[in-house]
This record gives sequence, structure tokens and C-alpha cells, in this order.
Amino acid sequence: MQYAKFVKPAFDDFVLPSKKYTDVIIPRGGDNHVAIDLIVQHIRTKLGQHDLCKIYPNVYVIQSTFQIRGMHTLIRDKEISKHDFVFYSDRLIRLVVEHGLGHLPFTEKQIVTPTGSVYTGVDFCKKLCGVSIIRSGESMENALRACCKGIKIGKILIHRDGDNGKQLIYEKLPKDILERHVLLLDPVLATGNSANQAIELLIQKGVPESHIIFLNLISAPEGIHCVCKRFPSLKIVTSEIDHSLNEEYRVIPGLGEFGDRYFGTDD
Ligand SMILES: O=P(O)(O)OC[C@H]1O[C@H](OP(=O)(O)OP(=O)(O)O)[C@H](O)[C@@H]1O
Repeated sequence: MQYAKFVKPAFDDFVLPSKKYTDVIIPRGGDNHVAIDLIVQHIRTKLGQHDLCKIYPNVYVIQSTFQIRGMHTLIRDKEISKHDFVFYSDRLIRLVVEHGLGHLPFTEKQIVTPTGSVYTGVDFCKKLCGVSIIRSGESMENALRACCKGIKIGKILIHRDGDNGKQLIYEKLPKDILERHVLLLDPVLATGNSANQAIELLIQKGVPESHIIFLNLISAPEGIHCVCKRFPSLKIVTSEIDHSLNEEYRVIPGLGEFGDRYFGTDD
């Protein structure tokens, strides 16, 4: 029980006292064994993610809570209804989008409040756009629109072409994209081939690598290595890093075919 020193005090005050794991909240009541398993699993996951984030400082995993673990539990469950899959995916996507927007540059701005006081705040970055990788990436467009009024959203279609790897089939991007920060949208990062092709295209169009933030729900370590080695200045914001890829290049444990499950074409 190497985690005993974390787990034991947790039941005294229902919150892990370690500063490093303050996001781990123990639910009141219920089965203590289940709670311990959850904490151990949570800490292991966080340690694995922590290592990757140390190797690649531009990889950000949104702060995990049991709400987020709960949403992942639901969308990864093969028995979940389509309606619930879409609902909880949308909730997670919104969190990732909000977190990703937090990495955009800002300028300082002062305003006057109704009390006549000066509040020193910030002004949002205005030159940005979204780019979704068809088709799964399109599931993230609504959350981006809900956060950024009137945002331009470009599209890229990358398709597997037999054994020749993935080929770029279609692209439609804002004409002035090179002047914008780009939020690249795709919920799943597996081998990283699709993301790399999309990023390569953006760079060809003149977008600086450091102006691209790739937003996704689930990343495989292999995909993170593949993208971050090639594009070290790009940021990745994800909600969980999974264990690995299997021999069919599917993310494990993963959630299956996101696009089919989200758009209802898996029947
Ligand atoms: O990192 P990679 O190995 O390139 O795999 C990731 C890609 O696979 C999934 O899309 P998929 O090809 O299943 O198409 P879909 O979005 O139409 O479902 C996912 O949405 C990514 O685009």
C-alpha cells in the first residue's frame, strides 16, 4: 500500500491533504474500498500524465475531478445510450474548450465598475479561429461557438487511403488564418497521423506553430510523442491521457469510434 499515506488522512476530512492532489475529493458515505480504489487509480493516472507533461511542457491535462472522471466513465461505457454519450461528451468538450481558450494571449484592460472603482482586468484575444478535423472534430464546434461569438471555423478532411497512410482530401480555411491563433479540434489523438497532417497544412498556410492549440478529449501517449516531437511549440490541451494504442492503432482503454457514436452511425 504505497499510497497509504495519501489515502489514510483522506477519510479524516474527506479531502486529500497533499497540495499535489487537492483535486481528489472523497465522496461522503458509500463504500470505502471503492473510494480507495478510485483514489489509487486516479493517482496512478495523474502520475502517468505528470511524466508526459514533464517531458512535453506544452501538454496540458485539464484538472481532474470526480465529475470529470464520472463523465469519462459514462462516455467510455459501451452500454451508454447515444443521447447520454452526446450529452456527456458535450460537457467534457466545453471544459476542454474553456481551458484551451485560457492559453490564448490577452492584453490588460481597465474598466470602471458601477461603484466607480477601477477594475484592472484583461481583454480577450480577438484574432482567433477554429479548425475542425472532419468528422469527429465537428462535434467540438458548438462548444467553441458558445464560448466565442461569431468565431470563424475552418475544416480539414483527412482520410485513410488503403495502406498509404492518411491523405489530405479537403480543406477550407479562413483566408487570413496566418494572422490568427488556431484552435484545432479533434476529440481523439491516436497515432497522431491525422493531427500531424492537419498541423502541417496550417503551418504551410503561414500559421506559426506556437499559435496552434490542439484541443481533444482523449490522447494516447504515442500520439502525444508523435505530435510534440515534430511540433514542440504547439500546445495540446486534453482531458485525459490514456494507456496506449493496441495493434490496430486504437486507443486503449479509449472509447471506440467517437465519430460513429456521436453522430449515430454505429448501428
Ligand atoms: O491519431 P490518428 O491515428 O490519426 O487517429 C485519430 C483520428 O481518428 C479518428 O477519426 P476517424 O478516422 O475515426 O474518422 P471520423 O472522425 O470520421 O470518425 C479521430 O477523430 C481522429 O481524427
